[in-house]
Amino acid sequence: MLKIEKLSYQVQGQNLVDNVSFQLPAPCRVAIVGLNGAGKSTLLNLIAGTIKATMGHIGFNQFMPSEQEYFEQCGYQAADMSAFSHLTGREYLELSCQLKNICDLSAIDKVVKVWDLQQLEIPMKKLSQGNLRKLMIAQAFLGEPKLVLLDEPSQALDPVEQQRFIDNIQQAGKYTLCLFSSHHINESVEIADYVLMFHHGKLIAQLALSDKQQLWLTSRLSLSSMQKLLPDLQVQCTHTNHSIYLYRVKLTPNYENDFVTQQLKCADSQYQLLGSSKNALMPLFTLLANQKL
Ligand SMILES: Nc1ncnc2c1ncn2[C@@H]1O[C@H](COP(=O)(O)OP(=O)(O)OP(=O)(O)O)[C@@H](O)[C@H]1O
Repeated sequence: MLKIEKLSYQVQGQNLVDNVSFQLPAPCRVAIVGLNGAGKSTLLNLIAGTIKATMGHIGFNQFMPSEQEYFEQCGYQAADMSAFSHLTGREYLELSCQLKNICDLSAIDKVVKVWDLQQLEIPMKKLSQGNLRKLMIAQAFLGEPKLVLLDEPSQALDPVEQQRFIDNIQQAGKYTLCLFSSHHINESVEIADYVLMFHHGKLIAQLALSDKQQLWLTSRLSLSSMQKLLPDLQVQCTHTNHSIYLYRVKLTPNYENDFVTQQLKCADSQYQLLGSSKNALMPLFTLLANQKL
């Protein structure tokens, strides 16, 4: 399990990651979405241990990012691909194996095959952006780590490679916790079991995409009014800007969407149902982009 507790990262008094807490089971596939500058890369850097949190705690299977065991269980593809650019792809994969104490070099053959890596004998600086990205993603999977962090992995991949990425992550998600940032909502919906939505460094929604027994809505009703209106349901306010609230409502078999919408129609003419499960993602993201949250 990946457990993040009250995580913050400050630079010059500004919270780039702001009091973030969540837990994710392993294995599973998780997309991190949010507008440009929301803090997705910063969060991945913190989890990878390349930067140190100002406050809070990160734990994966009892290990922390500062420990060698954590490093060996964690594969990371950073957004910045300039490091080691003088090495050939093969030299880079061999070095990665050394750093992670992977003695069986057949691990390299495996990722070369799964990711269909080409041009392994030329310096990485001569690779196209897409082929370089593929190499960096592949190295994150060396030795089948239990936690894989990918920063905008599908950026620069052509359509064939994008599909390979989707197929491979779906497969890898059976044995590893894959956490990836993405600007592609369709891709996130297709691959992910969970979506973490970030806004101004804050985690504003954690969606379990396979869970159909919940729905997301915005309303002008306060949390206490909403709880009075839906007393038999678990109602959680995940975000507010003081005039509009974002709610997660956990349905029970006796109370379906229709019941909730009927109740809301009477009480709040301005509510907006964002949908449930996978349908929720695009409307939520549109709300974000329009800065209504
Ligand atoms: N070293 C730094 N010093 C100061 N500010 C920084 C630093 N690194 C990042 N930031 C700022 O932190 C915020 C979050 O950046 P981050 O790269 O994590 O966002 P992101 O969600 O990954 O964005 P994008 O989708 O554009 O890649 C941005 O406003 C960025 O300008």
